[in-house]
Amino acid sequence: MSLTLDHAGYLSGFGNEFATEALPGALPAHQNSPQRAPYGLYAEQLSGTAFTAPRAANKRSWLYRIRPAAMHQPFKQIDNGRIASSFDEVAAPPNQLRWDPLPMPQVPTDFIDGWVTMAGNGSPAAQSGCAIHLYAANRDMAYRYFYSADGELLVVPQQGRLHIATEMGVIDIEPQEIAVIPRGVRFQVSLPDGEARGYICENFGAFLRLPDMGPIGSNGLANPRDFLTPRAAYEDREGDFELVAKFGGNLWLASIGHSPLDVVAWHGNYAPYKYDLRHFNTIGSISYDHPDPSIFLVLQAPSDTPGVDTLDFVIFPPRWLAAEDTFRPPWFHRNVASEFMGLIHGQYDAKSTGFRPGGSSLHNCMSGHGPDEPTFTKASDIDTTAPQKVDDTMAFMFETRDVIRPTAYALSSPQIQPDYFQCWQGFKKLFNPHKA
Ligand SMILES: O=C(O)Cc1cc(O)ccc1O
Ligand SMILES: [Fe+2]
Repeated sequence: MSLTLDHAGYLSGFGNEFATEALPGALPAHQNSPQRAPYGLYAEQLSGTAFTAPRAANKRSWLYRIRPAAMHQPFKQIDNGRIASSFDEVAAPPNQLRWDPLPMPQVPTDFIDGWVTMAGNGSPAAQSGCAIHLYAANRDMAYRYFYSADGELLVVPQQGRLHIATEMGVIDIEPQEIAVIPRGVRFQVSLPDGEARGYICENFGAFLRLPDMGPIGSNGLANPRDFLTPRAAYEDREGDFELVAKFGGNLWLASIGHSPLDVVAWHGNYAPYKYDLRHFNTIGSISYDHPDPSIFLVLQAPSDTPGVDTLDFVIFPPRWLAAEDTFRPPWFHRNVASEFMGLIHGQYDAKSTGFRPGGSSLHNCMSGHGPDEPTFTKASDIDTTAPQKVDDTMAFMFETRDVIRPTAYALSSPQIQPDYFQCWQGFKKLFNPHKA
């Protein structure tokens, strides 16, 4: 693992009060809204929480921009494509579900055209729950800009880098890194590798935050300084552009005569950020038994019930396993929470075959799952005291309090694996009442 102190282009820290300017003196000193802002910029506040939210939860930034965000033509509703925001079209089955990766598009498709909603719960109106989308794209959003008023976007690339130019600066990510773009922040995605594929969790609820760590102590898991927020960067560009908004579950389009990425300076704590999952400080048992996967929690969106999140973002990174008399892969389980998993890289240690990078699986509330038969047999026979490196792997889970309801599209998708249940059919009856 390499650590760098110099994050060119980024500011380090989770949820800090940042201050950044692309031109010297563009940020007004000691005040937010002077009569005239420097350089003829317009001052504008972007609030992510209620004005009166307690200080620890309060999120807002002040943006100093070439034109106010209000300056665009009226929005008109456009086709939602494969984006869904209502999760009651079909009954959610309790079956274990798994999908192959989404194929790359055959026609020119930009980052927004390339979204397909697989599942979700809650709604933007309820300000709770999430939508789980996949994306597959092969074209830059050259003349289009986008924002979601419905939720913050947790972007998890699986293939291909993303160049995300946002109002508040530029984020470059590659597979095994993630980006979080807050509600309302406008952005444009281009594809340095020509095509890209991955997962998006659109969080309608409380903002993702770093979890409390209890007895783990003050260090570990995702360390705050590894979260990077872009420095201010702006484009001063006029032309015939489109601003696409996701608002109330629908897509809306407005003509705009300039780039909305025209913020020359900003300060505040409401801003996009990125994180390299390879920096996660993975913690596990050094005595016996496989702990609950809550030790793999990167970010959580808390609910109103203490200790119960509406959404958890969990990863299964490379790690060393050494334990006495222990079944080391994920155990068989049923869970009150619901689990949507994706694979970014390599192989997942609970599945010998069938869960491919770019693929997805869904194990809903109380649906039995766990290792497939070959994984169980291998792990039951192995010498568990010899340290084993689970290497070359990066899986993740969007885990939610409410049932994750697949969309009609997901259930009839050509990528669904109808025989997924078979991976739990081959277990031999090992029970012998005469031998403990
Ligand atoms: O279902 C899964 O593979 C994810 C998972 C992993 C683990 O180690 C324990 C519980 C759990 O849900
Ligand atoms: Fe699970």
